[in-house]
Amino acid sequence: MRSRGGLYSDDHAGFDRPRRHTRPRTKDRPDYSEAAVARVITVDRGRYRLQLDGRMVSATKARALGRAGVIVGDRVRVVGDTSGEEGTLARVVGVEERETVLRRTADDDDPFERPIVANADQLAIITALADPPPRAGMIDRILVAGWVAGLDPLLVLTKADLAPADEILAAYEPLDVPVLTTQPGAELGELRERLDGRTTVFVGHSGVGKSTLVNALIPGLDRAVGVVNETTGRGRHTSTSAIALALPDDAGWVIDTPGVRSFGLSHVTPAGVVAAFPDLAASTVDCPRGCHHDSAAAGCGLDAAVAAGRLPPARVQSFRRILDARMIAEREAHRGLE
Ligand SMILES: Nc1nc2c(ncn2[C@@H]2O[C@H](COP(=O)(O)OP(=O)(O)OP(=O)(O)O)[C@@H](O)[C@H]2O)c(=O)[nH]1
Ligand SMILES: [Zn+2]
Repeated sequence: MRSRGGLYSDDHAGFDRPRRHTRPRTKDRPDYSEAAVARVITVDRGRYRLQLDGRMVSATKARALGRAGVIVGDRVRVVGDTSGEEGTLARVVGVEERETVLRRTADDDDPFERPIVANADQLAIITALADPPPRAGMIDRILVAGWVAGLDPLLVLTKADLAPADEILAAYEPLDVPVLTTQPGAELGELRERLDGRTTVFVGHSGVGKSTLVNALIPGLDRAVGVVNETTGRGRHTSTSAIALALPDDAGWVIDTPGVRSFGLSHVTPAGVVAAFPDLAASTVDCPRGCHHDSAAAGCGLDAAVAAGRLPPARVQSFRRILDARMIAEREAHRGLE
């Protein structure tokens, strides 16, 4: 019997015979492994704006890709006219494996996951301290989605000129979430440092000052103008897509997303939330079967760890608030099924 190699392959039998190709090239399956790799900057109804070697290239998706999604931040194989010259259109023929995918569902009873961006490594949650007022539940939900996607969170509190930040600082410090504040004319040095060399997706409710912040980070970019769709001439408020923006001096990427009203978590399991906190997860190994580790859970290992001084009470408390955000999501999902 022939085997495919490894321990049981017959080396001598293969010696004077050419190795068989495991994946033969056929006319139906062209080999695009040599195709250029570009980054997806925006997606708009089947049209893609790509960045390739410093130039902007418009592209469509090859039919062979079928319904496979191409999202902002994706690295894609592209063929055809990649000159980027006016009127040219290249073709996306493949999507490289994604390192991360940030997802949300529209509501907690929405069975459809909506991938938002690919390949980001940091998630900046933009929240105004007033006008609109902060909603802890919303911050928690976005945090959960970010942790589950493997992104490092960053909380940016805008409009610090309108209200104090103490309460929010106290709520998120025990979770080791870095918190920055901004206000008109503020120094952005610390934020720039956090963004340097990373791909950061900005998420927040409409009106929190996301565009204001992005414009301050990228001098010369008029966010409101920058996103006006070239084909339709419509402004950003009609846009439903994210956009990747390069920071000056090659200092990383920001992916700005449209303002969100809700952040559904029906794709996240409570166990997925726990796994995002390795130090806490370690204390749950001896929990009773089926323990949800919430504040009402009897005999939960987290309480034992706090009692024994192994975990700071504030961290456990904050974690449970996060977990509640997910458990409420689950209850709503069940209600949606009834
Ligand atoms: N007082 C105060 N106002 C701010 C601050 N940042 C932004 N604003 C104002 O808040 C309003 C909304 O700002 P935008 O930057 O358009 O907010 P956005 O999050 O991009 O909103 P959408 O475009 O709807 O998603 C504008 O009137 C800004 O001038 C701030 O730090 N302090
Ligand atoms: Zn437990």
